[in-house]
Amino acid sequence: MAKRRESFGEEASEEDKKKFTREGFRKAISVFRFIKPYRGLYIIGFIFLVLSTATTMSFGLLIGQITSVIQGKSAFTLNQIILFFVFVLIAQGVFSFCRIYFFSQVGERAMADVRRETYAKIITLPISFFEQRRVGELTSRISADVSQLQGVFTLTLAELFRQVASLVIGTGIILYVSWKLTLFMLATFPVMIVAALFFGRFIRKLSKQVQDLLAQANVVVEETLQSVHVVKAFTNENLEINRYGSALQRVVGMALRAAKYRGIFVSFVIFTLFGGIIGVVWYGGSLVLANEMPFADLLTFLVYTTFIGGSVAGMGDMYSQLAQTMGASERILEILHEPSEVKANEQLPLFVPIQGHVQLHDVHFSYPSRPDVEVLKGISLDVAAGRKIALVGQSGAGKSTIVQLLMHYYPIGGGFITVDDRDLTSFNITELRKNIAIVPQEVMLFGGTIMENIQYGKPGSTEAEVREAARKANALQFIELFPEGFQTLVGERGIKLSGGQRQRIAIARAILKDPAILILDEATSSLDAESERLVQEALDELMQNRTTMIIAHRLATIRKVDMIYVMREGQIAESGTHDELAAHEDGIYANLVKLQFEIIDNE
Ligand SMILES: Nc1ncnc2c1ncn2[C@@H]1O[C@H](COP(=O)(O)OP(=O)(O)OP(=O)(O)O)[C@@H](O)[C@H]1O
Repeated sequence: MAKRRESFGEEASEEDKKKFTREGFRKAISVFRFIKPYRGLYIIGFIFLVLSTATTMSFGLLIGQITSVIQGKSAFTLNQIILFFVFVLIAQGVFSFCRIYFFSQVGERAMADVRRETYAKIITLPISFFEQRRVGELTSRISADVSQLQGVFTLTLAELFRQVASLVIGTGIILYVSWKLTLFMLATFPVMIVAALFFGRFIRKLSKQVQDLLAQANVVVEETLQSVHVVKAFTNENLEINRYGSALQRVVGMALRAAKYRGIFVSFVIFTLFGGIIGVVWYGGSLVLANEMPFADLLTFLVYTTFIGGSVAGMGDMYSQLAQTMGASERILEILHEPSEVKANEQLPLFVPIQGHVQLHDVHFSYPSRPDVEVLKGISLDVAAGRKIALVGQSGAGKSTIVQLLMHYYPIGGGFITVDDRDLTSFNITELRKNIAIVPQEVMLFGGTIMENIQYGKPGSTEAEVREAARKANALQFIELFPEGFQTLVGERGIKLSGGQRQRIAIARAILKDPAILILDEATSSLDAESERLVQEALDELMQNRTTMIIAHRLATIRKVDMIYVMREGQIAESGTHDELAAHEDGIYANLVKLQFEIIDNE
């Protein structure tokens, strides 16, 4: 099976490669749509770019003029020319400042938009997407890859225009000054262009590999920091340091390889460039000596040749930078093109309260990541509105899977699920999930205050509502014991709550949400008797008048439910009330009950 999965992954990456070569550049360019909202600012920046390029370009002409003045061949005085030069320099400074300022505005804002949109996309993708990716890899998309784009949005793009302008205007001027010398100079160009195309493609491939390796290295940091307790409990700090170290080593190795080729490329360009200039000086010098060209023109020509040479070299470097960015933008676009399950910023559907009549009809299911293993093999359940049922059975039997399907985290393989006689697929996902609350096994609290954590159940609820929910959840007593009460910080930088306390926060969240359907995923670890009593009381309060599905691990808590379904290997093996099932000699449930009481007796 593992083999099959491997080949699955390989197929996917082959497919990706094909897509990249076919659509490559067009796709990367489509990232520029993020600049569209700021085109006004961009145009202003562009005007300053044109102005600053024009002023820079005039330097060559001015130097020619100064030489003419020195040689006594001009109508202007030296002071006049120098004063004008200073004025042009000041103007150039102002234009450059404005160019950078306006382009940065566009770049920074567009970048924030890309980050926002990528995050909004990721968070609205279906659960199955997250099973195929690692968290570190996704955060790396939002941080490292987007940062790569920044260069292109701001300076690189502007630079590219500037270089092209220098190239075109410079060539125009030198052609005007001396076409013979220009043709001589242009002889070196084709070599550089062919080399640029060849190297660019190669460097792009390497840069993409560097980014991938960096994402892999980030995964190590993410995962270990998230489970730092486990790392420390196993005293595996050194192991993780080495794991991260070797991941970084691979990044450095690949980055240096890419740098080597970039270095070769740049030095090759510089070599041909200066080689060309020496050639021009030689040929131009002989033209001046033969009186075919004034000396001032040769100087002007040389200044523009350096401009042109500089812009060609700059363009080569930029080409490889753009190529680097293509790798990053391809990966971001790949995520942006994934179909979401919920639309971000969508007008939320009107909250349609449901009754909570849940039915499963012969439901079959395999997880998308393991399509060859059928986890549910024909499950049928009928839970009338307001009824309470429990799912029991050994670990891995498929209890949680049923809940995941009811939440519509995954599409169902066969059969169908209805809620209030409506097919689950006909519900808007937000509408459906608004009617369901889960009190999970492991309660996850966000870094924030207790107030915010409870409000998560119903964003925008008032303080009084939160307080009331906390009271019903038996959480008020312990919250009020904290000096800062509801404003106490929990999570990473706040206090740690005990298991029972966290469960009561989760119950308060669910009370605030006030759902028609409630799912209780019972914690496997047992609480002390007092906490247990408080949690149970809170749950009893919460369960009133709601359809409730309990994933039960401790049978003592489900005696009062209307129906117990005993699951085995993806099927329902027995169903009935506690008394019915317990009376069934040799039944699975009866055995489970016996087993649990034996354990309790032994304790
Ligand atoms: N996201 C997933 N991707 C692939 N397989 C999964 C996934 N989640 C669960 N499974 C598999 O599906 C089967 C049923 O799992 P499920 O979590 O529904 O069992 P359970 O009865 O809730 O177990 P437990 O009591 O231990 O929570 C298991 O074999 C498990 O390995």
